[in-house]
Amino acid sequence: MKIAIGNDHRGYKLKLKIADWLKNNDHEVEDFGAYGEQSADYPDYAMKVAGAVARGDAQRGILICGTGIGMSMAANKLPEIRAALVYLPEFAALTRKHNDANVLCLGELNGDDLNLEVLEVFMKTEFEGGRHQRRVAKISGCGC
Ligand SMILES: O=C(CO)[C@H](O)[C@H](O)[C@H](O)COP(=O)(O)O
Repeated sequence: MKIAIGNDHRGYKLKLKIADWLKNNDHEVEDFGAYGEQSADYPDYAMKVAGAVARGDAQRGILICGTGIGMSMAANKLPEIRAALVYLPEFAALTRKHNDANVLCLGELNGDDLNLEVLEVFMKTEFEGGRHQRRVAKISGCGC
């Protein structure tokens, strides 16, 4: 799968570990930055990654900032994006099975080990479809 990844200054070190995990698990990675720990604005990177997923240039996106909260707020501005902020592996499974989340937002404050567990579950869990398909369709078609 092709995966777009992005981060701000707080997420840079974890992004490197995430990119390694993805490559070691046969995924193609496109890194949209930031490329260091100098102060960076998370919405800039959220939009680059969300845009790549929305256009179909990448199948999924991963965004990392201090909390993951700002990244998820920004990425979800695009109607094609279902970005999920996830701190626990159990919720990574549920947001794939039920929401067909196409962007995973992580907070580096959650710790590397837990974030890598979340990543693995997110990447390995399929959407269940069925009743969830109807609900997911209503997210982007709500007309509000
Ligand atoms: O978590 C974040 C946004 O939701 C960011 O990564 C930052 O941690 C947060 O905005 C704090 O910014 P700072 O410039 O690192 O103090």
